[in-house]
Amino acid sequence: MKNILLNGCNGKMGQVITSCVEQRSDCRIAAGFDINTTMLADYPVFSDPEGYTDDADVIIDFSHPSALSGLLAFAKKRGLPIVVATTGLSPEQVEEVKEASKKIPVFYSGNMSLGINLLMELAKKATAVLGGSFDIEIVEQHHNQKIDAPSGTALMLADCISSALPEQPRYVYDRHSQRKKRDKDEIGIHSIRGGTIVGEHEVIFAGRDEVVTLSHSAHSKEIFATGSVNAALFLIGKQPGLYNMGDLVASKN
Ligand SMILES: NC(=O)C1=CN([C@@H]2O[C@H](COP(=O)(O)OP(=O)(O)OC[C@H]3O[C@@H](n4cnc5c(N)ncnc54)[C@H](OP(=O)(O)O)[C@@H]3O)[C@@H](O)[C@H]2O)C=CC1
Ligand SMILES: O=C(O)C1=N[C@H](C(=O)O)C[C@H](O)C1
Repeated sequence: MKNILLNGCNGKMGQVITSCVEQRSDCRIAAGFDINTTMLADYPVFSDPEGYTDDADVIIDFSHPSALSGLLAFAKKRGLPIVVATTGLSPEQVEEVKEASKKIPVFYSGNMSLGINLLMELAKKATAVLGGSFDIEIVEQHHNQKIDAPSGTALMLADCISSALPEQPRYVYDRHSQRKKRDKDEIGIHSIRGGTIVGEHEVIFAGRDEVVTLSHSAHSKEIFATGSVNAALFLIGKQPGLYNMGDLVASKN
C-alpha cells in the first residue's frame, strides 16, 4: 500500500483523484494539502506540508503555479518523487522542474491521459510527412473555470511538432489584432473556454486543397486522475530524472 500526498486536494482534480484512489487497493491518500486546508486520512492534522513527518511515498500536484517552488523544495528535502500535473508554469518554473529532477524523480506532463500521448506521436509523424508544405494550427477547448491559456497540452503538442520540423517555428496565439497574412514558420495556437468542456485538442494540418485533422476528446477528468496515480506509482523507486507519459507507456510494454 503506497502513501500519496495530494497537493490541491480540494480542487476539481483533487476531488476526482480522491475518489479514484478510494477504489484502489494499491495506494491511498495519506494526506491532502490545499492553499487553506490540510486533509488527512488516518494521519494527525498538521498545519502545512513541512509539518508532515510520516512515511509518504510520492506527491501528486494538481494545484496552481504559485505552489510549485515550495512544493519542489519540500519534495527535495524529503527525497520524495513528485508528479507535477499543474499547468500554466512560466518558462522559469519549467526550468525549476528540470533542476529538481536532477535530485529526485519528477513526472511532468501537461496531460495525464493515454490518448494525448498517442496524439503527440501521431502529430510528430504527420509533421514529418506534411510539415514542409502544410500550415499547422492547434485548437484547444476547456471549461470556463480554467485559468491558464493556452492549455499545457496545446503547448506540449506544439513543442512536439516543433521537434519534428527542420526549423524552429514561431508560436502565434490567437490572431485578433493581426493585420497581415500568416507566415510559413508559424504554429497558430487558439483557446476556447466555455461551460464544462473537459478538454478538446485538435491539430490541423492545412495544405492546398486538403486538410488533415488529428484530435482528442476527454470525456471525464477520471482519465487524468487515473494517469496521475499510475504515474505516481511508476515513479516510486526510480532514479532522479524527468519522466513523462511516454516512459510510463513504455514501462507497460
Ligand atoms: N496534467 C493534466 O493532465 C491535468 C492538469 N490539470 C491542471 O491541474 C491544475 C488544477 O486543476 P483543477 O483541479 O481543475 O483546478 P481547481 O482550481 O479546481 O483546483 C486547484 C486547487 O489548488 C488549490 N491551490 C491554489 N493555490 C494553491 C497553493 N499555493 N498551494 C496548494 N493548493 C493551491 C486551490 O485552492 P483554492 O480553491 O482554495 O484556491 C484549488 O483547490 C490546473 O493547473 C490544471 O490545468 C488539470 C487537469 C488535467
Ligand atoms: O485545466 C484542465 O481542466 C486541464 N488542463 C490540462 C491542460 O492545460 O492541458 C489538461 C486537460 O486538458 C485538462
